[in-house]
Amino acid sequence: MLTNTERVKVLSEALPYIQKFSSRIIVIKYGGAAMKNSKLKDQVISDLVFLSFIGLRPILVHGGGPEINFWLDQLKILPQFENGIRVTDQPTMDVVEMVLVGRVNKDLVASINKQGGKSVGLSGKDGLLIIPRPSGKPELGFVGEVQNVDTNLLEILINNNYIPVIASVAADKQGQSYNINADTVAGEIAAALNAEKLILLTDTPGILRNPSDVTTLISHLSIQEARDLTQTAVISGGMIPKVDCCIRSLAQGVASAHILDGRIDHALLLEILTDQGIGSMLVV
Ligand SMILES: Nc1ncnc2c1ncn2[C@@H]1O[C@H](COP(=O)(O)OP(=O)(O)O)[C@@H](O)[C@H]1O
Ligand SMILES: CC(=O)N[C@@H](CCC(=O)OP(=O)(O)O)C(=O)O
Repeated sequence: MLTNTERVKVLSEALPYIQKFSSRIIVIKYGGAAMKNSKLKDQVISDLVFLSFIGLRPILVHGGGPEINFWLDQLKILPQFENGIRVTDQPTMDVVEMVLVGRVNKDLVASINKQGGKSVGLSGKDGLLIIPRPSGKPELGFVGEVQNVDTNLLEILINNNYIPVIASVAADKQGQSYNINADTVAGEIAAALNAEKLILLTDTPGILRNPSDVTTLISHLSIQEARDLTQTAVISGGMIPKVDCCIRSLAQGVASAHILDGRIDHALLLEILTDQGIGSMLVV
């Protein structure tokens, strides 16, 4: 419990950021391990609703890899990955869509509504929000990349104080569904909307100089520094696609991209509304 003096300190630090980011679009990607615990999930959602109450315009893009794996296992379908990307044949695609668009999306929407926000759940199919193209790697099956984002529906929603919640599934002109990595979708939506921030919530503190030492967080870095760290293999594995999609969104006009630990209490508020932040912030 904070004392009144501490509360005043917190508020006076946050106030300039609340003013600076008023009406600005913040695209937040939530998924993976950071979404598994329901208490944590409630807290992320409560911060998201708070951000919209103080005048920012948040958009939530979600994953749900662990939940897809759970349901594939129930159906005796073996999950397969190549470099962190799910190999998606048609039966797997059906499960991905049922889990992400049905279960995970509506659960997040209900959670936002329960906490006093107004949310609308969408997939890439709704309002032709996302047109996918095949990944170019036939061995991955129905894995897509983002060909086009139509921001019209999103703009209508955020201009009317709805919080959009987006599942990373879309369909091509023939109606074939594609499974798209949720980080990629978040980055492309942030770019298309010229967002102030792209925020990727994950299960590490951010970009670490030594990935096995959580005290080596790099708080601020430029695109060039991020590229250098990838070249020297400091950034590897699942962090590579995250950093790539941060770089792509920055190159298209997003002001800053952040990678932070979604398991920390009030991670979003601490990153957006304090001088120090808690994760890694990438800028041009
Ligand atoms: N330099 C680095 N700093 C932090 N994490 C790194 C780094 N290089 C590789 N990683 C790995 O990237 C992982 C994050 O990617 P991933 O597991 O795909 O996240 P998510 O499931 O949230 O999408 C970390 O758990 C860590 O193992
Ligand atoms: C192509 C691909 O790999 N799609 C992901 C989509 C969900 C996702 O990105 O979920 P997380 O953020 O929870 O990992 C998948 O099927 O798992």
